[in-house]
Amino acid sequence: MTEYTHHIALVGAGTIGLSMLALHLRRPDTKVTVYDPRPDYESLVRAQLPAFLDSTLSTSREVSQNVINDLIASSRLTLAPSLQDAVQSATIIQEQTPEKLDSKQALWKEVVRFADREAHLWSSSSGIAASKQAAECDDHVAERLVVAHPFNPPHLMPLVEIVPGPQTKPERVEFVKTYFEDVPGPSHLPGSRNSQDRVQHYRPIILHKEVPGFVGNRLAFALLREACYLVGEGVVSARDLDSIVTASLGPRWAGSGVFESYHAGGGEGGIGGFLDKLAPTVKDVWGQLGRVDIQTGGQGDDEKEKWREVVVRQTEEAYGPNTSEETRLRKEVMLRGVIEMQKQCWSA
Ligand SMILES: NC(=O)C1=CN([C@@H]2O[C@H](COP(=O)(O)OP(=O)(O)OC[C@H]3O[C@@H](n4cnc5c(N)ncnc54)[C@H](O)[C@@H]3O)[C@@H](O)[C@H]2O)C=CC1
Ligand SMILES: O=C(O)[C@@H](O)C(=O)[C@H](O)[C@@H](O)CO
Repeated sequence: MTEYTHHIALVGAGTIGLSMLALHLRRPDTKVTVYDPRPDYESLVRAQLPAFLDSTLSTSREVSQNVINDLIASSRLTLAPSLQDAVQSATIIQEQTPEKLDSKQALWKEVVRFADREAHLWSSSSGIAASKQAAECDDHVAERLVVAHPFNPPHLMPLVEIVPGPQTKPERVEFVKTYFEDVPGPSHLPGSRNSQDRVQHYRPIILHKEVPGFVGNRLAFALLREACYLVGEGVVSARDLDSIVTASLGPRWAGSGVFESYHAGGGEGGIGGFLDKLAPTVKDVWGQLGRVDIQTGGQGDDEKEKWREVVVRQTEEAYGPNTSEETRLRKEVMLRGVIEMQKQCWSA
């Protein structure tokens, strides 16, 4: 029987859980047990996991099922019938359950009834602090619990926001950072210089404070709020706003982030020069940024079509009722290419 360095229990096999499963299976020193209360989760894993696994694995249905069967036969992958079975011998427990505080609190209380007292506890939450999730557990749980927030899809996206709570032990934080740094990237990426991807793929970043939404989502949601305002006000259509992003900020931010971009934009004066030169315009814009209410979908004047109705209608007109699997796969190929290009620049 192969001995593995890590045994991860993945709790929740939905959008993030399945992608995380493919991520962890890239580490040859790691075995994974999955649990989800959905009665059909095994068929979900068998149907969807092959598409997330590295492209070295053929995705023909028969081969895909053989790959899954081999993973199960070799005990690298186990589909557990209960939470207890999933966590009881795990060294790391990672949850990807619904983004609800009460359900995550209840989950951790249940997990620690069966799990090893020294197991690492990771949450994939988009914005619920580890300290809040552990609030109904004892200090020994709070010391082990840390948020490792991925961006979708985690089997591709390099960022992992590591957000410790005030009680999380530093060694637990260092462990999760090193773990993700050592996860290989997907092989055979379009445009990659070689089929074995040796450049570090994942970029875990440790935050120093717990804030709702952490950093990535706060930035994304600030942009989303202004985008909803502009479309709701009729300034621009949803499709054209998306084109403005993909024709400017998207390519720019793939190579240089917010501050590096404006540092370059400031010329000889750098970011300071930029802030000085652009202060009047930035002040004017900042003073007029839109405020839309996510709960009511309105923005003041109830006579007008509410911003939410405009955004949903125009987005569906542009892209259909939801994202098809064909579109998801096409976008994934583009995303892989962008990430591979980034890595070639990093490693240059
Ligand atoms: N969808 C996204 O783009 C991202 C989501 N996240 C976070 O990941 C977490 C999961 O999100 P998704 O995968 O999108 O949700 P999802 O709804 O696709 O999957 C959640 C899964 O959890 C299962 N579940 C429900 N209660 C459970 C329990 N008590 N024990 C075990 N499994 C249970 C459900 O059956 C479902 O399969 C959330 O905290 C979310 O904020 C993080 C980054 C991106
Ligand atoms: O954008 C992402 O992939 C992540 O930052 C998220 O957390 C999700 O968008 C989340 O906000 C929605 O589930």
